[in-house]
Amino acid sequence: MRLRHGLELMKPRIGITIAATAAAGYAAVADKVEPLPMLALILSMLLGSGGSAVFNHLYDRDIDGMMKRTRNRPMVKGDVSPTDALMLSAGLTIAALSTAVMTLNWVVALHLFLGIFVYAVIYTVWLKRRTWWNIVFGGAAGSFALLAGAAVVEPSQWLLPTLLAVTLFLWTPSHFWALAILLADDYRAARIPMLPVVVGERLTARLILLNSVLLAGSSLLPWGLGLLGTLYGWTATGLGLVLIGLNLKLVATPSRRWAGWNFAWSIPYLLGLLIAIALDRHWN
Ligand code: HEM
Ligand SMILES: CC(C)=CCC/C(C)=C/CC/C(C)=C/COP(=O)(O)OP(=O)(O)O
Repeated sequence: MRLRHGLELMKPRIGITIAATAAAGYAAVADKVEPLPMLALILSMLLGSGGSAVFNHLYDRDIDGMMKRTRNRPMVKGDVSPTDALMLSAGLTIAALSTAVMTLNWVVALHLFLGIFVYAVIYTVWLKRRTWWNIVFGGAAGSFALLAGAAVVEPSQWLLPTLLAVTLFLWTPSHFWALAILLADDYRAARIPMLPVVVGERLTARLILLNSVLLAGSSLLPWGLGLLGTLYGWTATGLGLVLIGLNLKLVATPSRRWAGWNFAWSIPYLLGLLIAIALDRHWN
């Protein structure tokens, strides 16, 4: 197996975002962020996210071959054998969990395991091909990443990480359903029941809007309850207003163009929120 294929199978950009989510969870609860635990956390998340992503490529190689966006992936083209992919996935997962247990603690490892399990088994194996609820439950993977980070220290209170985990949970439908509008033909061809395939683009756009109102509302709770300050509060408000504005545009014109803008905004939206959490707690 070539290095470039192995890296592609690990979905590194998503791994980096998962690691950033965990880092924000740690920063949210720690009085002082220590560099070594932070590095260990980031490493375990990159390995764990990579391990589950390799498994996703392996399991989905049949349907990936039916979709334009994914038909050139290494597992579809036979660049990597299923046995090699399985070994890579298992190796990365074992390395991730051992790193978390040996350098951090077993509560971090447990949350990391649950995140991996949600993506690899609950989403990929059980739900993706069966129901449009697939990505709603799949979103729990992001929540577990945040909770894994919060478990690095023994937090004095769990309310803040719990609220942030809810926000992560609500982020996924707004992130993915917009993209699903753009990719509806692909998903239809592979018979995957993503929301726009099942209920059409118009209703999907409305459900994205409804979800984003809940998402933006949940993101403001830590500020409203005094757990985070004004830097976070104003950032979350601004990011949420842009998201809802783009959603409204999509409801008015459910075109591929606006679906693209909605998806594109979901990534800086999340990263902005995560950076604001860390700055709010540690930048005086
Ligand atoms: C079940 C839930 C999710 C689904 C179905 C989903 C689906 C997708 C898809 C199809 C893409 C496009 C990838 C491509 O262009 O090949 C994407 C991009 C992305 N996703 Fe998600 N996603 C989910 C959850 C998450 C989570 C939890 C995170 C991290 C916290 C995340 C982070 C990203 C990032 C950073 C990108 C852009 C980078 C890239 O294109 O690879 N996603 N997502
Ligand atoms: C805590 C922890 C380690 C969590 C890891 C979870 C993880 C990597 C979540 C990402 C979810 C994701 C990118 C789904 C992509 O859907 P898809 O696989 O259907 O997209 P595709 O069509 O591009 O393959």
